[in-house]
Amino acid sequence: MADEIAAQKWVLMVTAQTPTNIAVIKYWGKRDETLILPINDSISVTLDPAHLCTTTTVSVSPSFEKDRMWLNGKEISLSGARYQTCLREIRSRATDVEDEKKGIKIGKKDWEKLHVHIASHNNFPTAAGLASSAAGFACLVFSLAKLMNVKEDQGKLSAIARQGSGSACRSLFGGFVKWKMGKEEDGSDSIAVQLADEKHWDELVIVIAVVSSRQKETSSTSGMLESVETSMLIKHRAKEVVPKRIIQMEEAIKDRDFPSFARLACADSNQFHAVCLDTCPPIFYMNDTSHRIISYVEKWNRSEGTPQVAYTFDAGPNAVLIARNRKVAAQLLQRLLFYFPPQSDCDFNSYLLGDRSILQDVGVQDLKDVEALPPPPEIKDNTTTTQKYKGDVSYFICTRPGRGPVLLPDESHALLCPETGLPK
Ligand SMILES: Nc1ncnc2c1ncn2[C@@H]1O[C@H](COP(=O)(O)OP(=O)(O)OP(=O)(O)O)[C@@H](O)[C@H]1O
Ligand SMILES: C[C@@](O)(CCOP(=O)(O)OP(=O)(O)O)CC(=O)O
Repeated sequence: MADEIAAQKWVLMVTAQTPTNIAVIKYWGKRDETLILPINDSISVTLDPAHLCTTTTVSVSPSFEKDRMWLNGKEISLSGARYQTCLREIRSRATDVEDEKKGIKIGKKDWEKLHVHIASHNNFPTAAGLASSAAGFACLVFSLAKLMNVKEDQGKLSAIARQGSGSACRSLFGGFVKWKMGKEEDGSDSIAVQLADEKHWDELVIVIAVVSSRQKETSSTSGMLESVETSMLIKHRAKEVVPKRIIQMEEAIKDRDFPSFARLACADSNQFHAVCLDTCPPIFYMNDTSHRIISYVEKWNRSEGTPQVAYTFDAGPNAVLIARNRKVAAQLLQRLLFYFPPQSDCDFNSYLLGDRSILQDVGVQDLKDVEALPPPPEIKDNTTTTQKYKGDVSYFICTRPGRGPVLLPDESHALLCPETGLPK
């Protein structure tokens, strides 16, 4: 059978789209570096793939001589252990595939000999703290599993994606997702589960302030390893703090209790960054702009008497702000645009990406409208804090909780040419 197949020239391919996610209870620290097993549970919100997503095409052909991958148009090496593990784990679960229309028949055993070509594209900056590795590995595993007719459920697939990048396991589901740390040594119970789908709490609006899209100095992988090795605080966090927060956060999500959700998310982000500071040498992911955004949100929340907006920061300076509803999101953007107006030569159309329809609610159409924004009422009496920081935010993205991975059956979405299996 394998020889028969080797003489053929067809290309079979699958394209999928997978969202990124933002943790509201953070994963930071591993108990097993190779299997990527965490020291605590974590909870995330999946972001709408309409605005932030990875698209991956995987293809197989008897004419391919080796496994190859192109990321954002450039060929990258697949020799890294994380890529190898994902490929191996999916291949070992491959089953028979038949495409009657194309006259293709691949037996379970053939997959060991066949090579794949992979092309992937992130519609947002890679390695800039916008969780590209999460969407990327989730999409790789999801699309390969579809191509190879893997029959495992989404939870089992999440345990494979986890071995590409820990946070990737949470991108296998939409809505609100928990990554259970698990107890088993082989990691089989360290999987993601959906807590609620994206429709459960669809009032939420998410605004991301992209503070810097440069690649960061300390990767999450090495940062969390250093924290585990040197921080005392991380032990207390994993053992005493997170388990309680996980229960409270699940409750807050179930009840759509925004004040509790916001308090927990902000406290957890702050504690994660405190762990980074408690690491030797200390790791600084946030910068002055990040700190300013925290202060503005804290001040506003306090003046309202109850939280309107939650903030959370991953391993980078970008702020992810979760507003309780669209009205609040518009007020939030008014404030953000007031403090962080774009550079005078900036094209205003590229200063807010994602769901730009919110600008109507904000009452802002162009740079002139931004300049005319009044100071937020909570700072009226304090002239020293009305300073503006032009250009300190690169751009904003407006999005919302979104769905999990989907197949894109229309071949026009494919990133590989259906005849050659090479990038289009
Ligand atoms: N679409 C993709 N497909 C496969 N792998 C990807 C994809 N996008 C990113 N990666 C992998 O993830 C790496 C970037 O991960 P890294 O953790 O440094 O950044 P990040 O995920 O953007 O930020 P963070 O995880 O801190 O939020 C890339 O070098 C690449 O190996
Ligand atoms: C701060 C975080 O975003 C850390 C993400 O770390 P990664 O999943 O990127 O790390 P590896 O497992 O080593 O690939 C918090 C989170 O997403 O929970």
